[in-house]
Amino acid sequence: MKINIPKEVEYIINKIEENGYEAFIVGGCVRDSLLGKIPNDFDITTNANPKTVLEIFKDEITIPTGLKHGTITLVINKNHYEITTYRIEGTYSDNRKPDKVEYTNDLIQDLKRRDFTINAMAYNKRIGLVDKFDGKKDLKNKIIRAVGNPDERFKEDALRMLRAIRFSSQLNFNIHKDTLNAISKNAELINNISSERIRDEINKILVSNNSGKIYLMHKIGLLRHIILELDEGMKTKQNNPYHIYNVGIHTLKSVKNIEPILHLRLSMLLHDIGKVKVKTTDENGIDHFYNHAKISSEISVEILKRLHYDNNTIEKVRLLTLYHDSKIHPNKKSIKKWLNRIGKENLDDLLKVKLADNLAKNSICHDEIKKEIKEIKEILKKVVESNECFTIKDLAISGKDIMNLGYNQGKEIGIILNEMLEIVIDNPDLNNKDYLLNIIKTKKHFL
Ligand SMILES: Nc1ccn([C@@H]2O[C@H](COP(=O)(O)OP(=O)(O)OP(=O)(O)O)[C@@H](O)[C@H]2O)c(=O)n1
Repeated sequence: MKINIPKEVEYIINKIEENGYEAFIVGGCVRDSLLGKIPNDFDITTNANPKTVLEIFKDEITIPTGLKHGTITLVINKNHYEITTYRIEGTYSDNRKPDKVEYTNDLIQDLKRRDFTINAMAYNKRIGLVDKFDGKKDLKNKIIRAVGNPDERFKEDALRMLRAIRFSSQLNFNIHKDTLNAISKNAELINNISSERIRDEINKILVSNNSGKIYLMHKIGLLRHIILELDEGMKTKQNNPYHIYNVGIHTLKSVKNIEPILHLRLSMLLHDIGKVKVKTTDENGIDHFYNHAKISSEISVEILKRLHYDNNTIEKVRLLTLYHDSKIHPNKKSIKKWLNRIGKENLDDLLKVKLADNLAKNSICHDEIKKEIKEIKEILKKVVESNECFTIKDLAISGKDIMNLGYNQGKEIGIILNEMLEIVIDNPDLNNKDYLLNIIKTKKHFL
């Protein structure tokens, strides 16, 4: 078994070995190489302690990134390599980080404290693959299995429970029964983990090819500790002509229906999250979800803030969830109004959201929605190419022109500009300065 190691990594390993120590590539890069993928980065593990590593590479750029945890970052040609001393980690009283780190001279001890067998392999050219925990076999059988006792691994770092789901969705692997049971048992420990770390794992699951694994999170009781609102939605039935799935299945199908861009996938994940709050059932047993888009949008913002998403993502998701169920008519006037309201980029996204949503409903409406969206896109293209006016800044008059007519600066100017925009959207030929100023002059009620 031979793994291709980049020249710079080979240089690092050789140099450590020349100084009388061991060094291996370890973790994700070994896993990815064995899967035939190009690793994101190469981590190196060694029995040389951090001070020795600094000494060995005294002529290179080094950053004592995690000196306390035994990690030195070495910079070669602007590439960063983490070199970590073999560790045995002490007790974990907070389910996040070890209380203290002890170094060891034994590679196997270091591999033993890692999360999953597929992440607990090391390799160098001289020794070959070190695979004490059958990681290669699990890779072949597509299994995520904790190293040793899963309970202990999750108590050490509760994020590993979410990592198990993440690897299972990225690699399309199954999680071993004992590992899955241990996640069920320890699910609430995820509350000890920071929102940022949770968010980063959720993102990776969402943009993977198997985002449906979020249903597994619901089944094993992990989701309720992360997004309770979504967990409740997963159980919400919807008996009406448009839906053949409950909210959870519909939601996850809609996520799959949209391209793997984070804000789009988040929007699908959260677009119906308000349904559980607004559901009413009529005398015929038909479920209605009045105004659910507005509530979904509000709840989405709360969730995303809680998980410390950036403002840009939050705003996009707010808009897309808010309008996911609104009507866009396939005519110029409606499309221009939408362009004015949310802009071209968001409108493009909204059309994707509407398609993904509808294709996750009863198939009776699929052809109709595809046809309508196609029509809207064609009209949208024409409107944009024709340079027709659809925002206030495209108007032939400005706020200043209106002030010159004697109006005071303030809210009123905005109201007048919007009224003029309505007129011009209905009839583009009227976007003429004299004509619009004339209308304003004759509309005395503005004053
Ligand atoms: N909670 C964690 C995080 C990491 N690791 C170990 O540290 C290695 C590196 O972790 P990380 O860089 O987070 O993940 P990768 O496995 O490299 O995967 P990816 O780069 O795809 O995130 C892992 O392979 C694993 O051996 C661990 O045991 N427990």
